[in-house]
Amino acid sequence: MSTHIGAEPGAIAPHVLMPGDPLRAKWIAETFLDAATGYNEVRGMLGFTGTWRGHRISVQGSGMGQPSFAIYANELFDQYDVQSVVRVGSCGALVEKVGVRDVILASGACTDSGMNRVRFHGLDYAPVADFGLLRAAYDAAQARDDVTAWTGLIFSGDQFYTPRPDLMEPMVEHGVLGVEMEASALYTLAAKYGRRALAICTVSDHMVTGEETTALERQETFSAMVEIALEAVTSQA
Ligand SMILES: O=P(O)(O)O[C@H]1O[C@H](CO)[C@@H](O)[C@H]1O
Ligand SMILES: O=c1cc[nH]c(=O)[nH]1
Repeated sequence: MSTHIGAEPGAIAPHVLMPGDPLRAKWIAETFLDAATGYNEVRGMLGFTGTWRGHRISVQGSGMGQPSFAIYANELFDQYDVQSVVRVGSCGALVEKVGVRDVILASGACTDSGMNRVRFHGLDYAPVADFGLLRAAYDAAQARDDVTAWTGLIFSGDQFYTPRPDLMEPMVEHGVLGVEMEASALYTLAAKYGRRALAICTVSDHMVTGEETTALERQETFSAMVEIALEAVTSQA
């Protein structure tokens, strides 16, 4: 057991999908995994292990924001020897061409978080996805005709209710497609531990058009993203 995850050694698979929402973790386990069993209920941050097409896979909720995400990612990498993590999140679209329910494969993550400023003594580190996972996810997305997938930068913001939405303008001018709250920490920690990571996000809200999905949709209807994540993570096994 680690401080925040009540799993016995070996109970967590080498490949882990991480949604922010623990109820999305439960939905993924019940919908996609065979013989899924729960290994964590500490703080309600549910975690499950089962199999997908014969591969052992875990799903672990992360909570919202980089500080929460980093607690779980640190413990998964350091104490459960997890080899790859694919975040399966929701995000806001920052540009008109990206639509609600489209999927973004995050090649890299910009951030306003102070976490990496502390880690890198004020220098700017560039948190990027694992190329093998990104390529596998891209191939899996291209093979589908039920989802539009974009590959590019996202912004991991500390504040969902930011007082400075105008600060997204230069980000958009420099190619950022969407905003979420965790990928920068994921990519940084995976690099630190020498593991693989990718963030895939389904667009739940549109910053330009104002369109949005319901909480139930965010919890239960992002199947394409989950299947792309499962294909990507198992291709690296
Ligand atoms: O749907 P999840 O994975 O939680 O991701 C997004 O949704 C939350 C905000 O509503 C943040 O965690 C953000 O990154
Ligand atoms: O607008 C959004 C939607 C999901 N997640 C975010 O961080 N922002």
